[in-house]
Amino acid sequence: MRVCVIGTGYVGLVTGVCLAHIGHDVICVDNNEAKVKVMQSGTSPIYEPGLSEIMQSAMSKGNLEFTTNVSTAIANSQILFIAVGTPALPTGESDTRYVEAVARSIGFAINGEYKVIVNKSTVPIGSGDWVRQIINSEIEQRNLDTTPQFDVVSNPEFLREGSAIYDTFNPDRIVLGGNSSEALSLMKELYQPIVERAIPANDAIGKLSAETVPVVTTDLNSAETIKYAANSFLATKISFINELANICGRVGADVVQVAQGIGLDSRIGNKFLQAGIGWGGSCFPKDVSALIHTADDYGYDAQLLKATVRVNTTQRLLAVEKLQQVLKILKGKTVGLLGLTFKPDTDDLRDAPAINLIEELNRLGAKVKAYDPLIQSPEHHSILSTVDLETTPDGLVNGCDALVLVTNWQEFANWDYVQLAKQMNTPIMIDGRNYLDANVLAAAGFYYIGIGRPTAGNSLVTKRLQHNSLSIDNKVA
Ligand SMILES: NC(=O)c1ccc[n+]([C@@H]2O[C@H](COP(=O)([O-])OP(=O)(O)OC[C@H]3O[C@@H](n4cnc5c(N)ncnc54)[C@H](O)[C@@H]3O)[C@@H](O)[C@H]2O)c1
Ligand SMILES: O=c1ccn([C@@H]2O[C@H](COP(=O)(O)OP(=O)(O)O[C@H]3O[C@H](CO)[C@@H](O)[C@H](O)[C@H]3O)[C@@H](O)[C@H]2O)c(=O)[nH]1
Repeated sequence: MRVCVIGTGYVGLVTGVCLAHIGHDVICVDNNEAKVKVMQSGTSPIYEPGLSEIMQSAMSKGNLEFTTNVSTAIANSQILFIAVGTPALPTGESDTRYVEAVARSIGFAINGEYKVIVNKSTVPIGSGDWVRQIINSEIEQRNLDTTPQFDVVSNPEFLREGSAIYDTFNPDRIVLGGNSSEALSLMKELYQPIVERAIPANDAIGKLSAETVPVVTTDLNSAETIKYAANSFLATKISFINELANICGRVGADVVQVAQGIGLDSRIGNKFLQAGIGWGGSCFPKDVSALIHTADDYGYDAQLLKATVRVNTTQRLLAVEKLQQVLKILKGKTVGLLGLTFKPDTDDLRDAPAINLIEELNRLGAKVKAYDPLIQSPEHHSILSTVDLETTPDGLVNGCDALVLVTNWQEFANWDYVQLAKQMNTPIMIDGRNYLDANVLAAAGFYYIGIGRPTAGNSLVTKRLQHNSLSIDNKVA
């Protein structure tokens, strides 16, 4: 089928590349010329494992191209995906101006052939009808002899950054919202290879499940609500385990063991129960806020969702509280951050907990150093101009009074903590993701503090802290 994807951020690019991989003819459109040039040269503008490989293979077969010419792409395609950003406005509601601009472009360029307009962006509930109205009003202004025919379908995206290719070819479900049987049947045809797991083999894709993918068909509003509900539920699940971690720390229980104990109950499930210094990224924060805002617009006070956000706001600064418990005054101290991105296997810093942590450490007068495998120059975010970005583990820890593990990058599990402990003023590790082995760290000479779990090892550090006229409070976990 002939497909055009408008907006080549994470979602648009992955969608376009994956649809091309299963044999569709795909044109990806973006209004950022520099980005389009990069993609035309076969390079992915985002870091995502496996993406470049599949992108280059689809381009070499001739069924994937990139352009800034939106009108030609629209006119030549049967299925048009809207995949532009919907960031949060300062009020918390979703900024839909990019979706509106694309809807206008579609109304301006749509021709006689029947088309399906697919909303892949996460949009406020009711946007499907709104997009249809915008397209119709643009068409009316053209005074055409024959009115172009189209339908709008909501097809929310559930991929995770860092495993986007795997998630696209191994979805738990495909959600299609709309009331046109013609449009829904074209969408089912489009996704048939994914539903049937008939994907051309590629090392980057991983092992496909044997079962066919459930396709959930709904009305437009329900499909749009499913997207917000899924992200809000997952964020609430993490805030729940984080709240529990705070209780565990106080009563002397270990939240990692508690999560295992509850996660084996199939009604609860073991995923998204990893306690830490809070959830972030380009989706959870803005989508939970947008749902709270929608509820508010319709006269409902979404109390549980507001609590989910409150717990997360506190959790993002928990590492500072723990640093103060061991180091007392942070002014003049040096803190090293292991990781900056909101999760591993991405270079995305959007709404990353590291940003709040750096702001607060700056406010308290601490010096901040950081090491992230993918963030090694300050242009990624303005806050990084206040941070010493290091490119080696030695460079990071040298002269530090404490470390905070912010992102659970796999390489952090393999660092030589015996050597690193020797280079620090005081070898203290706040493990913000409960990712490291507490006993290994303690044996290496670290004073290890996790999130909602017992501390480990302190004899060597106690001596050094005493030397610095400090003392360790053993109840810091
Ligand atoms: N990032 C994710 O992991 C993820 C997952 C699921 C759903 N979503 C949702 O998907 C949507 C897109 O997210 P993203 O992170 O890919 O966005 P993004 O902001 O990274 O990228 C959007 C792209 O659209 C382009 N664009 C903007 N206006 C345009 C126009 N008029 N014409 C052509 N191109 C235009 C921009 O140049 C940019 O490249 C959002 O609604 C988001 O909530 C994102
Ligand atoms: O047990 C957990 C799991 C995740 N996180 C944090 O939660 C955030 C989000 O993680 P994740 O969901 O893996 O990343 P995203 O790529 O933002 O994906 C989410 O947001 C996307 C955009 O809407 C959706 O498509 C995905 O289904 C949804 O998982 C990150 O800060 C993680 O560190 C935890 O703290 N504990």
